[in-house]
Amino acid sequence: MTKLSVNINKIATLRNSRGGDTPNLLKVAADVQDFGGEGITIHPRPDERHIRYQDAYNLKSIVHTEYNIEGNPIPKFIELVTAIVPTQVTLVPDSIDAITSNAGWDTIKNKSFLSEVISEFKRNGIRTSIFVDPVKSIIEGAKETGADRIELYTEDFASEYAKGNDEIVRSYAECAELALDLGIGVNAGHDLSLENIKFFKDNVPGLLEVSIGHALISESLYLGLENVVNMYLRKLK
Ligand SMILES: CC(=O)[C@@H](O)[C@H](O)COP(=O)(O)O
Ligand SMILES: NCC(=O)COP(=O)(O)O
Repeated sequence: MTKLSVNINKIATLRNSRGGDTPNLLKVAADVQDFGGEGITIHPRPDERHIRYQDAYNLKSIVHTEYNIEGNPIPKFIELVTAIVPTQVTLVPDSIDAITSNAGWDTIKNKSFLSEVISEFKRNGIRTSIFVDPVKSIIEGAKETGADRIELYTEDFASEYAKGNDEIVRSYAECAELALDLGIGVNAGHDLSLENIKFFKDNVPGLLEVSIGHALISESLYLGLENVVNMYLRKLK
């Protein structure tokens, strides 16, 4: 059974574009869970261009499923996460100006930094996950840091699969098998979608959780558009 954690960054992007409170982030988080979503993921960035740090606090009382906070563990982020105590923290090595996450950790080079940060989160009772590329030495390095889980960075999978290269899933499957052998849980995320999620899930063993945002919110727009256009037309008759 793979849990679906819905990333609501894009809802905050839309809200911030007008400066008001539409769409309401807390209502969306509550509705996602009412509709069966098994987790809420947010990725507050230092510039707060979508999720604001205050949103992360406000969501604490709304999220009754799994609350996953992703981000680069700069001091401000560590302080936020340890104050909130979500179910899981996912460490992502984003540069400050990244448009979106574009790389996994080098768990070998950053072993002592990651080990230190991870033990701090674990001391606070927070499950830890590290965002990684599907490279075996990196998975072994993740084990050395003490992380509970890895999150496989699936951008490459998504773009290759869209071109018809199904073989791309093999490196993800092999890394998931290795993680299972090492006793680390496996999550995945980035550019997963209705097009590719079933193939990925069917081919990657032991997948515990996927976090999906960009495609899921875009698909919700497309799949809801006809209904809403018709609702407006009925009001204008
Ligand atoms: C780690 C990851 O892949 C996602 O959290 C992604 O980075 C979403 O962030 P944005 O919504 O800012 O693109
Ligand atoms: N961890 C991945 C995530 O939360 C969502 O990524 P995306 O679906 O917005 O690419």
